[in-house]
Order: sequence, then structure tokens, then C-alpha cells
Amino acid sequence: MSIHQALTIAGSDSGGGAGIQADLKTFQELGVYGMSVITAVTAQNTAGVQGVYPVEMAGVIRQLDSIGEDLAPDAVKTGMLFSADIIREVAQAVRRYGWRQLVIDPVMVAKGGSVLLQQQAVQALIDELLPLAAIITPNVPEAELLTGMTIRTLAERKQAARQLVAMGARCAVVKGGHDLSTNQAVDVMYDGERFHYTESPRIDTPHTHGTGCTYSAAITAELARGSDMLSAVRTAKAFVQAAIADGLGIGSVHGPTNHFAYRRKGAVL
Ligand SMILES: Nc1ncnc2c1ncn2[C@@H]1O[C@H](COP(=O)(O)OP(=O)(O)OP(=O)(O)O)[C@@H](O)[C@H]1O
Ligand SMILES: Cc1ncc(COP(=O)(O)O)c(N)n1
Repeated sequence: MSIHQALTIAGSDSGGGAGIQADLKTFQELGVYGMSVITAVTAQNTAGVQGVYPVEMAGVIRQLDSIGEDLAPDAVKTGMLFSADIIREVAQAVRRYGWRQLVIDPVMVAKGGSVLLQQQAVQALIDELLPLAAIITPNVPEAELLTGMTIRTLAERKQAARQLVAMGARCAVVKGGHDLSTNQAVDVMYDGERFHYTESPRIDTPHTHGTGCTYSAAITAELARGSDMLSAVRTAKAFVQAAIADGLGIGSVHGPTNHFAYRRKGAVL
């Protein structure tokens, strides 16, 4: 039996809703074998982040090499990378091992406001990692920091997506999860030639912990399975929509999404 394989390079979320845990659950649900490189351990639950404990550099480098020397992921995603040093090592590994299908979710702050990427690391993300991206998937605040633009309108989101491609990503999606001005969650994708929109009704719920991780992990899984970029983005949108719509009711504050929901709805892989 041959199986498609995907790697996530991200932080651990003890509460299980975001980070490595969300990524591996999403890979599994989409029929892809999952591997992980853990950059930081977070103590986290639905109420917020109680602690951030970066993995020492030697440990990050060793995990990257252990994967690269033996395994061959069909697609790789990055989430919480925490520091400029980690970003540099990840970029080196991506080049060294020829990981061409790289999905970057430029995680910067948790929904509760905790810092998941040091401020001085943003430039390293722009200089070292972004040019290696098959796709980058910022939300609006992340796209603003990466491009230096102020983004309020759909036209500005389109311009930001175009700018991210000019900065070296092969494709960019600027997500609309944070745009409360419409009742649709509209994501804007630019593939270097044209724009595509993926939209779904906005669900009024506080339980959106880990939506960005889940979405980018679903893109990664679909790329690993051999999908083209637009199909991967469309499937990821359907996956995250189902996961938000059918919340689990876990925890006391911002609960996780439901990774089972997409397949339970009868999606055929
Ligand atoms: N309330 C919602 N209803 C429907 N779709 C949503 C909602 N919130 C987010 N989405 C969708 O979920 C996906 C992830 O977007 P979001 O903007 O939440 O990412 P994010 O802010 O990076 O997430 P995270 O905070 O987990 O890092 C996008 O496709 C977005 O359109
Ligand atoms: C380890 C880790 N990675 C990413 C997020 C972002 O997710 P959210 O913004 O939904 O809290 C997180 N909270 N924790």
C-alpha cells in the first residue's frame, strides 16, 4: 500500500485544538500519513495560552534532519515557528531536502493575544521562508505585517495577495475570517495569474480555536494527495467550514473545531 505523507513544523497545543494536534488530526481525516517537527511546547486550553516553552535549537534541527534523512513528505506545512533562528533552520532544511510543496501559515499571535512569533522574526520569515512557499495563508493582521499595507477592503486584500506573490510566494490566500463586515467568510487567492474567491457563510460562534491551522493543514494534505492548488484550497475551505459548523462544545471559552465533521458529512476521499 502506498500512502501520501505530510509533515507539519509547528508548536504543540496541549488543548488539542490548534498547532501540531490540529494538523495531525486534519492529515489523518484526509487520509494522509502525518509527521511532525515540534518547535515549541505551549501550555494552552480553550481559555488561552498559559505558557510557551521553545524547543532548544539542537532539538529542532535534529527533528528536521531525522525526517529529511529517512522520510519523504509529499507536502510540508509550517505553523508556529517562534524565532528567527528556527525560521532559518527550517528554510535550510526545506532547501536541503527539496521540500517543494511548502505551505506557510504565518502564525503570529494566538486568538487570545499571546505571542507565537517573536516580533524580530517577521523579517526572517519574509526573507528566508516566504520565497520557498508554494502557498502562504495569512489572515488580515498577518498580511498587514508581512506587506506593510493597511488592509480594510476586499480590493486591499487582493492587492496584499498580489504583493505576497511579488515577494516570492508562488501563491497567496488572504483569509477573511477576521472580516466581520459581511456575513460571508471570503478568502482571496492569487496564483500569480488570476484571483479566485472561496467563500462560505460566516458562522456566529466563539468556537474557532485553531481554524487557521486546520485550514492550512487541509491544503497541505490535499497537495500531498496530488491535488492542484485551487482544488486543495477549495477542499480546505469545505473542511474548515464543516469543522466550525459542527463544533464539539469542548472546554469553557473558545472551543476547538470538529475535525471529524467533514468525513462524517459523507465526504468521499
Ligand atoms: N466564523 C467563521 N465562519 C466561517 N468561516 C470562518 C469563520 N472564521 C474563520 N473562517 C474561515 O476559516 C479559515 C481560517 O481563517 P481565519 O481567518 O480564522 O484564520 P486564522 O485567523 O489564521 O486562524 P487562527 O486564529 O486559528 O490562526 C478561513 O477559510 C476563514 O474564512
Ligand atoms: C501552537 C499553536 N499554533 C497556532 C495557534 C493559533 O491558533 P488560534 O489563533 O486559533 O489560537 C495556537 N493557538 N497555538
